[in-house]
Amino acid sequence: MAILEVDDLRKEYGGFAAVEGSSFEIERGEVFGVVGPNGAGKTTTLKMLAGLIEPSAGTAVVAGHTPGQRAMQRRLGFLPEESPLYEEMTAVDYLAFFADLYDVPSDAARERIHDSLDRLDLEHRDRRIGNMSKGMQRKVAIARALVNDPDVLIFDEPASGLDPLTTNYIIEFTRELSDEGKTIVFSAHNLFHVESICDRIVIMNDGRIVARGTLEEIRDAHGGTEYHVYATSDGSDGLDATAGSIEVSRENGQVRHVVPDMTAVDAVRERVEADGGRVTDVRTETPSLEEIFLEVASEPEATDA
Ligand SMILES: Nc1ncnc2c1ncn2[C@@H]1O[C@H](COP(=O)(O)OP(=O)(O)OP(=O)(O)O)[C@@H](O)[C@H]1O
Repeated sequence: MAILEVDDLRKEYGGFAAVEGSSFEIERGEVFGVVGPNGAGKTTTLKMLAGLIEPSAGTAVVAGHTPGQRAMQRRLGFLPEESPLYEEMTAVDYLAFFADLYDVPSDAARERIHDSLDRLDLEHRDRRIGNMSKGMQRKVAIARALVNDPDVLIFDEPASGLDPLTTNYIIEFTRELSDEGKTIVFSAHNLFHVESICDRIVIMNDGRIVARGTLEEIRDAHGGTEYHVYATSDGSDGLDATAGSIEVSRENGQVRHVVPDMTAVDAVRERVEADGGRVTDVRTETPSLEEIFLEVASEPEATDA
């Protein structure tokens, strides 16, 4: 059953649609990625889900509640892209303060805070937040999103601008949270992270969803797997050698046929052999999310996959 339902969501700023016609559902326990170029509408979408800004039209239901309702806030943890922290406080005091706002009993809060900080490997947790590194501050912000032990986590760019080690910790931690059954909505520019942890994604461009699904579904909708058949000949001796081939080119003295499926691989083989040549290698090539992203995000009138 969907824990998060979004129907025809729209946000306008003075006649400009930052988000429009956005509809999707997220199942309990999923890691759901929202990706897109700068200004695509990711943060606006996430903020509407978190109840921080009101939609201009459409509806969102998170864990059975409308965003912004107190009952929903208890079940939601939001990590904003930029998280202002109280610089004079220590991490532990700061997190205890937020736990108190959520009416978490102090013993449970202490245990939860130390557990999160242990798992995030935060050292110097009694240091003033203002004296912490950027990576340490991001970990504190993540721990803040967890103080109320939420079912749904909305992470806006959780690891942006951090060093690879800290990034790795945060991505791994996000994966662990998902393994524990939490539902995670996640936006990121680093598509490798998206590929490595998201079950399903939407790609946004100019406020609209332009592709959606599992990575496999998105790949299939955008060319899918290609087969590269390397041969000693182009098989063109009296035959239509390129039938079924997406592309034929020469590479290091060989002919490379790019074809869409195994049937076409066999057809190329037959033609090459009929021509007195032979197939020397067949490789599969899968487009990366990055390649699909670049294709989808550069289409002026991109259509929903
Ligand atoms: N408060 C606002 N007032 C006016 N326009 C806004 C406001 N907030 C966002 N926008 C505009 O809405 C569009 C979507 O912004 P949003 O921050 O959601 O994009 P994003 O996909 O999160 O981008 P980024 O990857 O750069 O964070 C942008 O054109 C932005 O300038």
